[in-house]
Amino acid sequence: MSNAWGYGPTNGPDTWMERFPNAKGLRQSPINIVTKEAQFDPSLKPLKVKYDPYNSRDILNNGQSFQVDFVDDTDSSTLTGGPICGTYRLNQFHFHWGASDDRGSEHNVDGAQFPCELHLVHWNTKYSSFREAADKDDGLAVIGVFLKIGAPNPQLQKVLDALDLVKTKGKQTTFSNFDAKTLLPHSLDYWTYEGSLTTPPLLESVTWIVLREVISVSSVQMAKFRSLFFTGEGEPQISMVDNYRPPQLLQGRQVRASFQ
Ligand SMILES: NS(=O)(=O)N=C1NCCCN1
Ligand SMILES: [Zn+2]
Repeated sequence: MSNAWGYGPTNGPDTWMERFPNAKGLRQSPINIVTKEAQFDPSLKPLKVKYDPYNSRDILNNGQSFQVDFVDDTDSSTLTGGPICGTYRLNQFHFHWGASDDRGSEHNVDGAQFPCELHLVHWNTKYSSFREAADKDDGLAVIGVFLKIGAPNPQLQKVLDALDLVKTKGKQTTFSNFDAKTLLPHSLDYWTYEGSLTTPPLLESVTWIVLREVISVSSVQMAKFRSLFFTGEGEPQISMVDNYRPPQLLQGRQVRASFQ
């Protein structure tokens, strides 16, 4: 479908407001996190992440990124504590990245971009499913983790090794027994603010939890991300790169820090 949203010159982030009015909303994501303006909030609880590798199911090229999907019909992979109330279940994780190491993350920190950003997407179990939660003010919680060029990341490599089987849009393959917790940094210190999905329909339903500590990725590993295609098998190949939305206006929102 040629008029699908994407990241190209004719369907990219600057065009999304034409079909997705949320794009002009007052709690849009991502944002630039100005660290000196993020106030420490002593009432913020530590994040509690409990992921069961048994829940990982498959890996899919969805034409905008690739995602690892989790079985979320029980509370075996959950996020609690932090800025959220109640229990949120892990639904999937995915990434955003650039065509070169100077760009690719969605959130910025003091104006700086990282080459890649991991998003772990969770939904509030006060609702019956991800789909029902997705348009509620308190429906979703996404953990954002920045990837910084450095040593090869052996845990990430397990995910990258599967990409050869999902090169083109719509390709999917089994991806079992993966512990998503191994992608998290040692420290779970975070910034948090109320925002939105960063992809259409840009629903304003996300409590963002952006970790301060980065995880490493090597330049060779970044090349593996860039070996994917936005397009489907048999179509003219368009490399899957620069699949990030730029920072949006803060519109008076407060960014809080879990650390001093
Ligand atoms: N980049 S994001 O805000 O996580 N956007 C998402 N859109 C579809 C469902 C999962 N997440
Ligand atoms: Zn994302």
